[in-house]
Amino acid sequence: MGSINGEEVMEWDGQDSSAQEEKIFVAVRLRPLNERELSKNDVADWECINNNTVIFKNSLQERSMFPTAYTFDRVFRSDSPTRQVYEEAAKKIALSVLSGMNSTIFAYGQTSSGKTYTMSGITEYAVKDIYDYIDKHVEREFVLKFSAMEIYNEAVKDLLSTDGTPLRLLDDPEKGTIVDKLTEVTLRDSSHLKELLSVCESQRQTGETTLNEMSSRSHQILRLIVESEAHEYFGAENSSTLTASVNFVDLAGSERASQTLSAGARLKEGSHINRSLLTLGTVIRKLSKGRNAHIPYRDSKLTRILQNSLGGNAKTAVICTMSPAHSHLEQSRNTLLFASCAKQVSTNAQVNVVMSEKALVKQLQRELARMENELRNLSSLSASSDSKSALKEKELLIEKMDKEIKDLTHQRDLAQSRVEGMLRSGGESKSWVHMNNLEKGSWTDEYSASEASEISDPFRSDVVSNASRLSDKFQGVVNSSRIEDPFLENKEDHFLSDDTSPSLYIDKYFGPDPSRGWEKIGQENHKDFEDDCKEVQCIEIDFTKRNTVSLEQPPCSSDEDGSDHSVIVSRSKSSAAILTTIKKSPSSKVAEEIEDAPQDNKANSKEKVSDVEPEANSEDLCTKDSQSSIKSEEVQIIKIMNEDSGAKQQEENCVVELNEVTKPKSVKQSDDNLELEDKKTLNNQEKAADNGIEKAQDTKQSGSDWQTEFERQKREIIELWDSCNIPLVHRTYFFLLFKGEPSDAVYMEVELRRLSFLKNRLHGAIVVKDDQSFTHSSSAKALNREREMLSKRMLKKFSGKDREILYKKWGIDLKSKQRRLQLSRKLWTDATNMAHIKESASIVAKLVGFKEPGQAPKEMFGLSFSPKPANFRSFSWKHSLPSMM
Ligand SMILES: Nc1ncnc2c1ncn2[C@@H]1O[C@H](COP(=O)(O)OP(=O)(O)OP(=O)(O)O)[C@@H](O)[C@H]1O
Repeated sequence: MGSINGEEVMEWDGQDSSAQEEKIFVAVRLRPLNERELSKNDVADWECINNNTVIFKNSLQERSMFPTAYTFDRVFRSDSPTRQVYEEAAKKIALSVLSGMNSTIFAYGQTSSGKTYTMSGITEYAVKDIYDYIDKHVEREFVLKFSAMEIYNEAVKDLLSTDGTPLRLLDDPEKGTIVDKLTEVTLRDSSHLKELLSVCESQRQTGETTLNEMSSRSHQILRLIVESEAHEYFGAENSSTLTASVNFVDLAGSERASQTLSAGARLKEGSHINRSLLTLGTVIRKLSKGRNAHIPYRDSKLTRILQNSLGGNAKTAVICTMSPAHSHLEQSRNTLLFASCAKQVSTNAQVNVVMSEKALVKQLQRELARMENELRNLSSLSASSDSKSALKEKELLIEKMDKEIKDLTHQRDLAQSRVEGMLRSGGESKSWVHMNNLEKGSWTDEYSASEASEISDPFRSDVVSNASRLSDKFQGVVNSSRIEDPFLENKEDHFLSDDTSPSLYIDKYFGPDPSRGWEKIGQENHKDFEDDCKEVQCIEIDFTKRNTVSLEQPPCSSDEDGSDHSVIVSRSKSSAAILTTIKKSPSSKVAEEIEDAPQDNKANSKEKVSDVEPEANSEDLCTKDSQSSIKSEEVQIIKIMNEDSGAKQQEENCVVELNEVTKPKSVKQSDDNLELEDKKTLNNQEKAADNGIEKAQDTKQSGSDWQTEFERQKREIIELWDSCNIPLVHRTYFFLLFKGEPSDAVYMEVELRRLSFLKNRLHGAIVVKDDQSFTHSSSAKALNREREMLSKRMLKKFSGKDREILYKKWGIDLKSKQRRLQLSRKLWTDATNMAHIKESASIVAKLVGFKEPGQAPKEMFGLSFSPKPANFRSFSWKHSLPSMM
């Protein structure tokens, strides 16, 4: 640091605190021969031949083994002023204190060589420069402190204190050796320091010797401590507080007692001086040899105090003063030897960043802020990492869900393909038969028997076939309900709970919507469709051509109207297939009555059928009601169930079945076989036969009669629904189908028979074991749950205003609680009130997403019997309505 300027200081403030190893700066200063030496004609043996080399001039005369030339960092001739010595040998080292580095300036030399003379000047110049620097650098705040001590006779004395008590030396782990209780004065200014320097000068032990009138008898250490800190208002908030000290060490001069002629106190002083200087020399010599161990710092208080400046962390300059006089040749050589050793010693000065309490607080605050900021950044990064992790997790979940959706879609397609394959195979009826636990096998057997015994002509075989297929479909209804019935088991709690669209609802519980892609399905199943059309056409032909088509004489008919009769018989046989699927119930009283009936009546049933008078049948028709029809149904069922394998019994059944089947299919009949099956009339074969004739005659009745019959059956079905606790959705479906068309008779027949059978079972007339579906589907509890579920959908399906209208219409207090449930519990409760039924069906249809009443396509239920190319679909009972059986 040749010059002290702000820039350099700021560079140091940049915390370049790394140790800077450098050699002790060694300079030699020669003083002029003093008067005493001149008076004795002493000559100067030493001469500075340049700024770095001093030579012994009289080497030829001495023939000494000592070197004659010595090179140092700087050598000063005797005429060199102290200012120059300071500037060129001490200033840089001394002013290092301003940059936070410790420094020490030694003045080493024999007594009277000019040490005090030189060091006094250097201290003065340094102090001046330091203050000049402080004055020029207002951006930093400087604090200067001053202390002074002397080591006299190995005693440390405080030069700023009048108390002559020697001070103790203490070992500090960080600071090294410190002088206990040494006065440290904070300087006000340079003048203050000068005053203190004057005090020190006056306090220092001096004595007159033969060589020096004012010989210093002690080692003096003046210590100037410089602390500096940048002012905050200069924006240098990050600059550190620096503290360092510069030592101005004026050693006592080595001396020879013989030369100094000392004695007494002076001799003692000289002894201590020489001893301490010897230790100093030993330390320097060892340090010069690179030895870092066993350095005798502690052998003297001087070396102990200045340990950090001797090969330590302070910049050090040694200015060796020497008299060039020949009379001091030995001392001069010793000085040059010491200097030579000193210049080999390295130091490791570094910037001392010492924190004051205030600076420490600020530094800690800054550090805390920095750490908090890092913590926030880490938290932010962590949060970001969490978000990424969560995002990745969700992406994986989405991928998983996509895969599941694809799998489910694939499974659905496979299932649909299988269904369609089954449909294309045309064997749906057989499939359903196989799956039917109730009638499985019995139908096949009975059908085979019927087929084998009854098919005798093409038309009849067609009719039987059609009827058997119809029965198959009836079986399909049964099986469909068992597989897909949403009212079974747990499904009933879900089927209306979700907000499924009508199409999805149908898909879910009744199979794929037939309206979707039905053209393709129709093409694929054209053959099946044709079969279905044939089937329907056959039935319709029966209805429409009974007066015109002449068929073969039926084996059991003697009626004039053979064509009609034959048709009826044929149908009876087909329906027998239906009825024979039902097992007999030995417990039935009616069955017992039938069994007890005269055999001749049974045997003559066919004849009696032909002999029945229309009037008698008309009377019966006038008296029958729905109850009687149900009873007649029971009779027929029980008859069939109790049929023996004999041909006569089979014929009897044939007659009964004839009457039964002609009821729904012969929609032109005004009095159907339900009436014929009235308990009274069915107790004998004649009345049954009469009814058969009656039906044949009824087929000639007008369309209004059909409408009347249609309405009657519909009401009967509705009442049966109610009495059998049939689900409201099921009722609604069928109700919407009943349009009063002839084709309606087919499924009305099926439904009516099913309900009749169901009611019988409910009343215990028929007992079928292990029929779980029966129990589930016809329980009042299940119906109540359905009403509850329907009530829940009212919020979605009806606006608040519409609900209010409904409540008023249905007599529900608007202030009452559970109004929706109240309404749902009123639906389908008055089987005799058609307006009520229509309104109930309308509400349920809307709740479950069916089409408006009267618009529900039959195709929806796979019940299209009309060959409508635009709408047709192969008949699929599997996807038909949920049934109760
Ligand atoms: N370079 C110099 N030029 C002129 N005079 C000098 C020079 N050096 C020293 N002197 C004079 O020499 C005398 C002795 O000097 P000084 O007291 O400084 O010696 P010292 O080495 O300190 O002696 P001591 O060890 O006994 O204290 C003083 O009178 C001083 O003025």
